[in-house]
Parts: sequence; structure tokens; C-alpha cells
Amino acid sequence: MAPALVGLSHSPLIGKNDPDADTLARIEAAVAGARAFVAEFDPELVVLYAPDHYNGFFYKEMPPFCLATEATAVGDFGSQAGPLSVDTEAAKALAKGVLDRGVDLTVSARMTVDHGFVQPLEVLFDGIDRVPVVPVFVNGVATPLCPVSRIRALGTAVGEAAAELDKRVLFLASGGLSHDPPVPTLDGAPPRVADALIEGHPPTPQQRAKGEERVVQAGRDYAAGSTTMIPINPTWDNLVLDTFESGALADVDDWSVEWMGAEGGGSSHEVRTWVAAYASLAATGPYSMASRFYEAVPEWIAGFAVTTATPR
Ligand SMILES: O=C(O)CCc1cccc(O)c1O
Ligand SMILES: [Fe+2]
Repeated sequence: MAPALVGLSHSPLIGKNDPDADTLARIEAAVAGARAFVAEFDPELVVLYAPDHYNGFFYKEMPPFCLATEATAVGDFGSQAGPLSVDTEAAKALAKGVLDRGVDLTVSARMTVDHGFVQPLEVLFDGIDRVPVVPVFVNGVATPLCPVSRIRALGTAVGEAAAELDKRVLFLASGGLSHDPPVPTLDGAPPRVADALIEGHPPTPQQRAKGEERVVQAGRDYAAGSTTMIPINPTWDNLVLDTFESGALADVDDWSVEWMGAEGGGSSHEVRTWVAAYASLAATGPYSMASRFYEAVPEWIAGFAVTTATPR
């Protein structure tokens, strides 16, 4: 088994509320680097860790994480809709391997996913059906959240199980770093919102359009210096990236939900996907970060990072 890793922030506002041309060019160069890295590695399997934004997972039952043996994308924010090319056999093997290692994994035989899963597949592979993938949902918004140590344990178990496959496996993380987009919260929600977050009634096209316009407007406000959202925190984001680069992954066990939220905003917990991916790579042996890019992009409501890593 040969592993590699890409960590990639996502934002549904890419192409909808872009930063200035120079910033955009720097980001595009970093993303092109990740695409070249992936093309060169030519993965036979992608283990994709991504969050959900109340399109697939709801409070009726909210697992801390969940592995899919089949998955369909909803097509939010203009992202691709339809089935992902899930490698069901590999997914089942990984699920068994994770459970055998004592991590209480939830499995979905029909996962609904959103831009969190779709965007990295579009950006790196030009579509959601181009490469065999095992989607792994990591809850990054719906409190209460499990300790980060459990996400590290998940990633480690997935990495150990993946090492038993005779494949080139790319561990791919989607999301983060610090950002505070207007994602609804169950605590204090009015009854109609609470009902939507619990039951997950699919929104009408009008409701979806209205919600998406709200997020685009929030990006404009964030870039204009709105103080109603927790600002992007480059210092914290670089501390997070330093941790991944150093390989001292056990440090994340001390990252409390409260500390992360205060430093990085309500969606900073999306970096749990990165914790899982780096733990997976680390479980296969010592690694080096091969490239590291970071830019605070308020227009996208994103502390935007791109990293690649390979075995040492
Ligand atoms: O779909 C939503 O409600 C949130 C959308 C969203 C906005 C900015 C950055 C993100 O990472 C993100 O996911
Ligand atoms: Fe997100």
C-alpha cells in the first residue's frame, strides 16, 4: 500500500464572491500544485474526509462520524449532483477494519453529501465519479462534538485498515480552517428551524436559493469587516498547520471544542477532517508535508489552506 495526503479548504463562495486577482492567482497556483500532486500519485482509492452542512446529517440521529458504502450528492451551491463513484468493496473492508480496531463507526449504505464532499472531487479530479472513493463524514458543526482525540483514533484506525489494502490510497481532507459562516445551530433555534435541523426535510428550490443567497451576502459582509462573525484567525490557522507539519498529532487531543470555536469560529471544527486524514497517513508510517499554502480569504469565509504530504 502506498499513501499520500491532500488537505484542501472548501468554500461554496468560490467563483461567487472572489478576492482580488492577485490573491486569486496565488490560490489557483497552490490548487494547481495539488492537482499535479494528485495526478502524479494517481490514486487507486481516495478516502475522503468531509463535513456536512445540514444536507445529509440531522439531529434525529447525528453520528460523530460515518463511513459510506454508497453516496449521493445534493448539488448545493451549484456543485455537482448525483452518485459518487464509491468503491463499495473497499468501503466495507475499511468499515470492518475500523470496527475491529475498537472505533465505534457508523456506516451509511446511502449517504447524502453536499459541497463539502463534492468540491474537492471537482477541484482535484474534475468530477464526483472519476475516481474510486470512500466518503467519511466527520461532524464539524452539530454540537455536542466528540473529543478531537476520537477523530484522531478514527483516522488512525482507517489508516491502519487502508494499509492492508493493496492500493495507492489518497487521504483527502475537506474544510477548515478558521471560519464562521452563518450555519444554523439547534441551541436557541426557533421551532421551525429546530424542526428542519432535526428532521432534515429537503428544502424547496426557493428555500435553498434563499439560504445560499444568505451565505453569499455573509461573504460580502465578512470581507467588508462585519463583526457579527468571528474573524478568520491566521495565527491559529498556522498553529494548526504547524501541528500537522511537525507530525506531533497527539497534540490535537488537547484541542477542546470551546478553544477551537473561540479561536477559529463555529466552523473551525471542520479541521477535524484534517486531523483524521493526517492521523491516517501517520498510521502508515512517518510522513513529511511536501507543500503548504495558506491565505485568509474573508470573501470566501475561509482560512484557506492547501497542503500535500507523502511518506518520508
Ligand atoms: O452550506 C452552508 O451552510 C455553509 C457554507 C460555507 C460557507 C463558507 C465556508 C464553508 O466552509 C462553508 O461550508
Ligand atoms: Fe464547510
